[in-house]
This record gives sequence, structure tokens and C-alpha cells, in this order.
Amino acid sequence: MGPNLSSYGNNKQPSKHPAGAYVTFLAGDGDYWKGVVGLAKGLRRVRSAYPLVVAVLPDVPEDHRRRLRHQGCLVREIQPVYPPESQTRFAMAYYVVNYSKLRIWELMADEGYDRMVYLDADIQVLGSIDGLFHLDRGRFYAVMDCFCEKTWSHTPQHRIGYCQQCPERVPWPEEQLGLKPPPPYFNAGMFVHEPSRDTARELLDALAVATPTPFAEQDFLNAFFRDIYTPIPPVYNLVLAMLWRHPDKIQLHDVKVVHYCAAGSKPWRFTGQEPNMERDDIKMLVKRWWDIFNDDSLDYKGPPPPVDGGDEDQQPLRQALTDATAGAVKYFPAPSAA
Ligand SMILES: O=c1ccn([C@@H]2O[C@H](COP(=O)(O)OP(=O)(O)O)[C@@H](O)[C@H]2O)c(=O)[nH]1
Ligand SMILES: OC[C@H]1O[C@H](O[C@@H]2[C@@H](O)[C@H](O)[C@@H](O)[C@H](O)[C@@H]2O)[C@H](O)[C@@H](O)[C@H]1O
Ligand SMILES: [Mn+2]
Repeated sequence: MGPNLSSYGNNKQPSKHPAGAYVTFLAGDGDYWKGVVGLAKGLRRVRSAYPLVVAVLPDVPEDHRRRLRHQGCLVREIQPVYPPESQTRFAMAYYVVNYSKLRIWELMADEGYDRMVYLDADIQVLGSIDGLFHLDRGRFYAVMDCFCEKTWSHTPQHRIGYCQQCPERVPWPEEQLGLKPPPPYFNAGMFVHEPSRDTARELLDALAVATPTPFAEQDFLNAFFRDIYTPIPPVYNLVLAMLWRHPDKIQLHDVKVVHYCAAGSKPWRFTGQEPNMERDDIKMLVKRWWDIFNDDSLDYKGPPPPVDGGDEDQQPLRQALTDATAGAVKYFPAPSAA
């Protein structure tokens, strides 16, 4: 039986947990910053009581950091984390970047937080999830993943059509494939845990001797937290493929967190051309994302938080460069209504 989340409904928020924060991760000079802006505005829309910390790699340009600060994000630079050298073929080549997520335990502990809710930048929060900060301590909370998409085609379970979401669908042939993969396995796009430098050290020491695997830090985190992982309902991280792989498990109107991780579903790059992207529910969810992203009433109204760690004397130069390019980004029109 999973944790009792029933009392944490939308409006019955318990008092604010003293030292909690949302945290996301941003790498590169591409367009994921739009995901972070959307997430910051989405959390404001559901009146979250907690700040959003953005752990940025050094390659995130000042212009993107400024845009995030202007949306009230607490931007903090982290150093990259690389897995040991290996010949591993990641499910997506860029997944090697995602090991740097492992810096957040150290970052958030140093920032003085004792509870964090991690959210990928390709996530949107449609209903309040502040109650997650009050879950019992000592556990690692996340939503179970699905093995049915072709990104899992490298695994034996995918090959025989087995998925932990419906273990009865295909019996596991132990004599042929050995023991069933130890359930449950979580999606690492969203999780609830407690920052600490000890955990940070243990994670990085374990990674140093780990063999990288196709789902990179997600596989690693599943192995590391296996003994304390506690599944929470999919309303807290709707892995989009669940809509067509396990529709019986999803009531769309109950969903609080949408994770745009299916191929072709990133709203800021949405073309509708990839498989399943023609679905009405997908187009509705992408429009929901754009409606929040383009809603000026959700913009941060306060003074931008101070630049963290920026060498102040460079700030004026940075600002001049930023202003010079500020008009360069055109916000894309929302896709046509579903
Ligand atoms: O170029 C990139 C790739 C990934 N990310 C971050 O790493 C997370 C995990 O990557 P992604 O969400 O693309 O993986 P998926 O959930 O789609 O497998 C993203 O949400 C971002 O927070 C990023 O900032 N820049
Ligand atoms: O680096 C590995 C990534 O693995 C996970 O994404 C996968 C997973 O959800 C599969 O089940 C889907 O089939 C696939 O599309 C999707 O990309 C996390 O969302 C992401 O944060 C990150 O950990
Ligand atoms: Mn993601």
C-alpha cells in the first residue's frame, strides 16, 4: 500500500514545510529553458508555497539564466557529473547529460533545504502537489515507469511485451530470462527525497564504480534507492505513453503532473508528426502547456532574485549582452486548438 496522500488534496494544504523546495535541472544552450519557464509559471498558477531552484550546468548561457531569474527561479550553477568511461549505448545519446541531476542532493543541502521535490524541465504541474513535502521521511517517492515504448527495445521485458504496469499480461519466462526485473522501477523525471551531503557523497562514490546503462541516471537511481523506493500514484507524474499503453490506469482529469517525455511531445518543439502525437488528449495537454507558458498574468511580479555566484563586476557586461539579444527570442504561437 503506497503512502496516504488522500489528505493532501488541492486546497487542504497542511502548513508549509519549513525547508522544502522544488528543484529542476537545466543543461545546454538549447530550448529546455522554455520548459523551466513553463514549470515556474505552472507552479505559480497552482499557488505553490515553495520556491523553484534551477540547477544549471556551466554551459547554460547568461541570457537563459536571466530569463529564469526574472520568473522568480533561484538559479544555482552545478558542476557536471559524468559516468565512468564505457561503451554503453544510452537509450537517447543525450542521456549522459542527465547524470548531472545527481548534484542536486549536495546543492539543495548547501542551500539549507531538508526536503526536495525534483521535477524534469519537461514537466507541467496542473494541480497542487505541495502536499508531497509532508510525506513520511526516510523514503524515496516516485511514480512507476512503463516499459512499453520503443525506448525500452534494448530490454528483455520489452521484447516479450512484459510491463510492470500489467504484470499479468505476459507471464515472465524465468527459465528463459532468469528472474523477473525487480519491481517496482520508477521514472526519474519526478521524485521526492531529502537533500544531504552524505547522500550526495554516497551517490557519487557509487557512480564512480557503476557500469552505465541505457537509461543512465534513471537506472542508477533505481538501483541506489531500491530499498527505500515507495511508489506514488501516476497522477504525480503522468508519463505520457501511459495514455496509449495503459489507459485503464489513467483518469486524465485527476492528473496533477504531466511529463512530456514521449517522443515528439516536448511542447516547445511540438510538430504533431511523431506517432501518437495526433491524439486529441496529447494536443489538449500540449495546448495546456502553451496556455500557461503564454499567460502573462502568471509572470513573476517580484524583483528578480540576486545573481548567485556571478562575479558581480561582470554583471553589467552580461546585462548589456543580454539586453542586446533580449528581443531575439520569438515566443511560438500555441498550436491550433485540439
Ligand atoms: O538538453 C537537455 C536535456 C535534458 N535536460 C534536462 O534533463 C531532463 C531529463 O531529460 P528529458 O526530460 O529530455 O528526458 P525524458 O524525460 O524525455 O526521457 C530534462 O527534463 C531537463 O531538465 C536539459 O536541461 N537539457
Ligand atoms: O536519462 C534517462 C531519462 O529516463 C526517463 O525518461 C524515459 C522514461 O520515461 C521511459 O520510460 C520513456 O519510455 C522514455 O520516453 C523517457 O525518455 C526520465 O523521464 C528522464 O528524466 C531521464 O531520467
Ligand atoms: Mn523528462
